[in-house]
Amino acid sequence: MRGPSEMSTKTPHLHTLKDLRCTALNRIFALIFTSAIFALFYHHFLHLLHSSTTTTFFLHLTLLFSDVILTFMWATTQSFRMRPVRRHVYPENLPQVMDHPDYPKLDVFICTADPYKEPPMGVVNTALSVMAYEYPSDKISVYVSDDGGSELTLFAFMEAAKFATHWLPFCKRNRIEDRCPEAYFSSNHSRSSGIDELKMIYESMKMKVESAVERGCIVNGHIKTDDEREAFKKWTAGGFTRQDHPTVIQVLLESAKHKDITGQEMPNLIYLSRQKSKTSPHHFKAGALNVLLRVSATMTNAPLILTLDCDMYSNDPKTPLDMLCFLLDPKMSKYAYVQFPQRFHGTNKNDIYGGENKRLFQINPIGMDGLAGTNYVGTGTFFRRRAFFGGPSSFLSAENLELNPNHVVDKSIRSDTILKLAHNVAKCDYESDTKWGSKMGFRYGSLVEDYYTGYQLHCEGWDSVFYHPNRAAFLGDIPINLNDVLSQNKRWSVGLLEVAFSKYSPITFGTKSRGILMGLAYSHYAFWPIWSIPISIYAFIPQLALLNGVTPFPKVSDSWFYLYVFLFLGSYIQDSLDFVLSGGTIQRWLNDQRMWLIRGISSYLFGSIDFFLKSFGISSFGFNITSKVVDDEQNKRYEQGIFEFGVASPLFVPLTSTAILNLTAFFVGLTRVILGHGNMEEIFVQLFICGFGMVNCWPVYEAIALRTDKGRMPMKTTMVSTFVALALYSVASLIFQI
Ligand SMILES: O=c1ccn([C@@H]2O[C@H](COP(=O)(O)OP(=O)(O)O[C@H]3O[C@H](CO)[C@@H](O)[C@H](O)[C@H]3O)[C@@H](O)[C@H]2O)c(=O)[nH]1
Ligand SMILES: [Mn+2]
Repeated sequence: MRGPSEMSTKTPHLHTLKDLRCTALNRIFALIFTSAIFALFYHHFLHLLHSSTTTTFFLHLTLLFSDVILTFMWATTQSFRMRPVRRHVYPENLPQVMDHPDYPKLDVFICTADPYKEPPMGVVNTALSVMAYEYPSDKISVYVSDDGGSELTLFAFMEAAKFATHWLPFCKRNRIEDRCPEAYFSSNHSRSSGIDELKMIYESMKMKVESAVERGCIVNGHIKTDDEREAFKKWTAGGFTRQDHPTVIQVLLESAKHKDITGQEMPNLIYLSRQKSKTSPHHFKAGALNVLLRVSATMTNAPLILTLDCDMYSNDPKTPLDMLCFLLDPKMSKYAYVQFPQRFHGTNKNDIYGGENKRLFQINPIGMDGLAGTNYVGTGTFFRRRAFFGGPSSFLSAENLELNPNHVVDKSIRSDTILKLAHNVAKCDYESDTKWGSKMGFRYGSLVEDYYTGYQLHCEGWDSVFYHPNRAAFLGDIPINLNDVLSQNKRWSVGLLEVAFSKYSPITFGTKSRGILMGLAYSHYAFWPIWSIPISIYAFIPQLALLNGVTPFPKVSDSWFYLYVFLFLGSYIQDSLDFVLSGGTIQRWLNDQRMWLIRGISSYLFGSIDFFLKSFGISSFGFNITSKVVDDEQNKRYEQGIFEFGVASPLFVPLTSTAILNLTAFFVGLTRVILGHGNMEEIFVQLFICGFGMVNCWPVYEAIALRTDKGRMPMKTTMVSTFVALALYSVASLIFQI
């Protein structure tokens, strides 16, 4: 490092921050929209005052309630629009600050939890892509946490360690950009020297690993060294199950000892499966990450940490340099992490399930970045280790001083002392009576441990950076069937409500700790699932009212009608503009808004119900891992943009019921107008809502009536949903007759 005086007199530009031009417009629009919302409430109150019957009174009260929630959610989104910013980095200036060999050490954490839902070859690819970073190899340590406790994953990594000695020098020599081998070999790579041979080594490793996974065990012939035999003994010794087993730590590569085929140093590579016992809570991924924090502290204790999910590989070998531009800047010492957006490969052309989650991963973060920083999204995040030990100016020491961020490790990572300590801190009861999970490390108590941890760090006074480079820094898998997408969102909903209704609720605690705008931004996510209330109300009530000849909305000739038009178009146009301006297409946006509605009456609704049942002690929930296995037939349909139902999931029931109800109400309403029993002017808004519902439900009609493939709507779901729709209709008819 250059001397401090030299740095302060001539600090080169490492990064800059620019306000987006839309800020002023956003603020003006927020004002106009706010007045419109006030007018809407005035209109609602007039109706309540003048309702002629109890039924219409309650009907208007229901609509008012749903508009209150929409307003609350709208208000929270304003936090993202008040100061969106864009950052730039200048890694070319890094050499003026620090020489390449002096870069700080980097510990990479990769989590996996199930060899059948998360195929080991995928995990291996993630690891290889970061091991090959354009960064001094001896500074990188990759720790793989296997919550599946699977010898198959360990076996895959033993093979990967050997393959890496070929892969790393190849990438560096040829300046390859795709350093995830699977992505590289399946792309139109150039014909560099030695590539055919390398591909053969890769394919043979892949075959060995995949056949082991298929067989479900490791054959003796594949175990070559005593070291390897010793490692697998833990499984063969008996009594080893996924939920109950001792810690396994296997150092697969040690930088100081292992060289690649050209004689260069390799990064460290460590396999870790923490101790599990049915009697101790393991806190899912957050628990795994805390064990990683401690085990890595005993071995390398790097000041910088990258957390990655096994389904997200590095797509740019220079990403660590971008990160250094922020974290090496002495003015950024209050910044806990640099978050890169989650971006995905393999989305179909129009992204039918909105898998890109553009708003969540790309649009909202630039808004929070202009405040105190974006939320942590679990993967693609570079942390300062120090951030896990108290606020920026209130250091919290670990119970064992050897785990503190300033502790220097000076022994080989394979030495007995280190390994003994590492095993000790990976024990399942290590955390009892410590601050891990509450004040230290990744935080427990929510299924969205990422969101909750980032939030707590912000509350402690840390800031964060969002950096979105043109070439995606990381690329991940997305679920490609509707049930998986909805289940994932249901898990998120439960996790978010756990935070929303805790004593750390962002609306109270967050607002107090980090100000109103950050509080609102975090509240926006915490209260995400309550979107299910207005979405469900608008999916059922206007339709049921229409069928019963009740018209709660203004006539087309009424001037209040224009208020509704303005509110609807205003929010939709603004949302689509945000989407398109951040590089999306209109087609994708249409699908994105459809998925928002679908999630509203499935994931958010069921997630909320689950959460409340659990709060009353009626049920419990766990971390349902998203499957990363691709079924060929499903994949084909996905590529063609066809929705995948196929399983009789309860998540599809409200969706199918509303599809049926919208269709019926639309045609009944229209027929009445044609036959002269109804007035178009009066029912226009309701007809429009039904038509809008139908357009969004189009894939449901196809799946019920027009398809014969395996992904169509199961008969059982259609029948249950028809029954639900009929039941709702009967109840509504009774009520409307009062
Ligand atoms: O007990 C567990 C459960 C999960 N995981 C790992 O957690 C990661 C995320 O799981 P996944 O099934 O892929 O969930 P997603 O919904 O795709 O993940 C999003 O949501 C999670 C919170 O619900 C965050 O942890 C993730 O970073 C974020 O990408 C994976 O690497 C898993 O291996 C564990 O290590 N232990
Ligand atoms: Mn995932």
